[in-house]
Amino acid sequence: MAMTFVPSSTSSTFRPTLIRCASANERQALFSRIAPVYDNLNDLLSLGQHRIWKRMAVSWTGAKMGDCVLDVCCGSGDLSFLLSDKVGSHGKVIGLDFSKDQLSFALSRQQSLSKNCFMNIEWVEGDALDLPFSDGWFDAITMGYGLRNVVDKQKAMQEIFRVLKTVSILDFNKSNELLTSAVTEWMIDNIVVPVATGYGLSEEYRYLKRSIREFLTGKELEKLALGVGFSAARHYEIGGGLMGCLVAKR
Ligand SMILES: C/C(=C\Cc1cc(O)c2ccccc2c1O)CCC[C@H](C)CCC[C@H](C)CCCC(C)C
Ligand SMILES: C[S@@+](CC[C@H](N)C(=O)[O-])C[C@H]1O[C@@H](n2cnc3c(N)ncnc32)[C@H](O)[C@@H]1O
Repeated sequence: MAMTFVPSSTSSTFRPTLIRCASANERQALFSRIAPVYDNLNDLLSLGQHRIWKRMAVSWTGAKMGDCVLDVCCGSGDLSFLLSDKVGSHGKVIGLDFSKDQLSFALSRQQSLSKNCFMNIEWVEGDALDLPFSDGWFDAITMGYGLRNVVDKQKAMQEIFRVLKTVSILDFNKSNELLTSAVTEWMIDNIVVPVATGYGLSEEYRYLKRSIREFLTGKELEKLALGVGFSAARHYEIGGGLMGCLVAKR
């Protein structure tokens, strides 16, 4: 099994003016920089809606009491905590992320929330493109706002296929509808980036628009899942079409 996460006090202070985020290292540094404000900004920018989308993603996994589940790209752990409630104290949740800073927020939330079942969560520092688990280990997997941010989406999907039975992947929806994509981009330009600028994180949040443009549509995500071997894959549009959730079964 993988190494258990050990929190570190080191964090990057490197602040480039333009972040192209081509490499995994640059993305890792970006997510570490936004870690201190990530949860608050999600609540603020989505008016709390992201909590509903995350509950939907977790319920689509079909996770049940006693299951062993994985939250890939767990960040500060929202989906891991929801999964923990679903699988209960006899189940097991692994939250995996490559940002030490995100994981250290997840760990402190786990300690401060102090709900009994949350003791079933283990935080693992690792790479979504090289999951440190054996084949078929997990009953279900979630991935919230992670697939769009990995440098090799096909490899991430192959890794997920290798270790699990059902996956639920929540992310922004790259819509074919001109109006929906215009609304998303308008919100990022006129709400998300100006608010993030107030926290000194304008370039980090400008990256969102580019990453959605470079992402896959619902149909392309279904194709990606079927291509790595899943027997069924369905993409659901949620949040008025702004968000999407891909559910794939082995
Ligand atoms: C959940 C949100 C952001 C997650 C997020 C994902 C990323 O990949 C990032 C990458 C880099 C930096 C930050 C992030 C990041 O924060 C918040 C999303 C907010 C939406 C852009 C706006 C939603 C607006 C509405 C209030 C929703 C209304 C829905 C209604 C049902 C129509
Ligand atoms: C937008 S955050 C989402 C966090 C959380 N899942 C949520 O829904 O709030 C994306 C996360 O993916 C992680 N990430 C991106 N690429 C990764 C990779 N290759 N391996 C592990 N984690 C990765 C980042 O560190 C970050 O915490």
